Amino acid sequence: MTLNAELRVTRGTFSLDLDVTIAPGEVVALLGPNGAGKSTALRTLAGLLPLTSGHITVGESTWDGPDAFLPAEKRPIGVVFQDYLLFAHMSALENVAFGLRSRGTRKAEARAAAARWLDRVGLDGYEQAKPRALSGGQAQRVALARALVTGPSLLLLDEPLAALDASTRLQVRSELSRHLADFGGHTLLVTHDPLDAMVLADRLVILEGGRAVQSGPPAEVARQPRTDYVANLVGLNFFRGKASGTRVDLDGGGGLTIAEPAEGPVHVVFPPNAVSLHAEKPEGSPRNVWPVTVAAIEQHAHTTRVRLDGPPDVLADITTATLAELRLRPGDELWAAVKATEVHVYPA
Ligand SMILES: Nc1ncnc2c1ncn2[C@@H]1O[C@H](COP(=O)(O)OP(=O)(O)OP(=O)(O)O)[C@@H](O)[C@H]1O
Repeated sequence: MTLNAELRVTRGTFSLDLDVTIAPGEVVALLGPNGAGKSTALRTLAGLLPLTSGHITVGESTWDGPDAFLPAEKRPIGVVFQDYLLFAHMSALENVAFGLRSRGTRKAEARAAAARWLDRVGLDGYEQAKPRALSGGQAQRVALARALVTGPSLLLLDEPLAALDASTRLQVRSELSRHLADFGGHTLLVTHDPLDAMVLADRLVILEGGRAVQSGPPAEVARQPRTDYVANLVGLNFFRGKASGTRVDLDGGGGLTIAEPAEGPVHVVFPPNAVSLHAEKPEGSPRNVWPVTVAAIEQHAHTTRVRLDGPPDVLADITTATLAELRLRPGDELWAAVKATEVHVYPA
């Protein structure tokens, strides 16, 4: 039973036009900048916002379409919201049992199922705790148990880890990944955290301005970004240009030599650690060498990332040793070098 959706919605001047297919057991991440339309898409699937046109079908059943609209409470869905939206006056057990109770399950049965789910998410012993007594990670697990206890066909996760601090997030992310692997239904994850998307999803759909600009398995999207937003997300240097043999003239100015000949419009990518920086122009190697000016220096955990103005503008990751040797400061003029064999080119 595949979920098939053509989500077309107009909200004021904004329009969403997005096709989504999710196979059973598949986790699709909808990733995009603020205002791209991620929440709008999620709300249509949840039944909180009717489509202007298009449809949502799951197997034989139509949730939204020209002649049908299944309201939110009738849809077999589970939702985890960013801030979890747990009922403050209810215990963890009552929160999880709530979905079953409101679908008519008898009290004892609902509570037994809720207790099993709390146990599954590692919250055995917390049945009577009220949400305010739970940590962020625990509240997230209650929200997940509440979403899954009804055995939904579609699980919607709306920035499910955004409220957690970094270390809790790491742990909850790997727990969530295990629960998603066990879940046989369809999952849509909405996020603007690339790491959540890469770790949790089987497939990414990148949304910009209400349109899908790229989709595919995480590794493929990371290897071949098609927009600046995606390249930025995955931390690659990304250019558009026109190839002629082993030369690419970049749209933004400057040019690069590539190892494999290509023709016509291309995307060009290389990782920041493929860029070396030199105080003097390096001579005699078959490399791309061009003058750059240091725009900014950012310290990351194990490397230093240098933003350089070109053309072409480029990101370079350098070691602490190189940083010390070059004594970099914004405004410094240097030479950037990249081997032709490190430059990855694919048709635009
Ligand atoms: N009730 C509304 N009426 C009219 N326009 C709206 C309404 N809600 C949202 N929009 C517009 O729809 C567009 C998409 O918003 P949406 O919240 O879906 O984006 P998003 O990708 O979820 O962003 P964020 O990451 O900031 O949550 C925005 O331009 C927003 O201004």
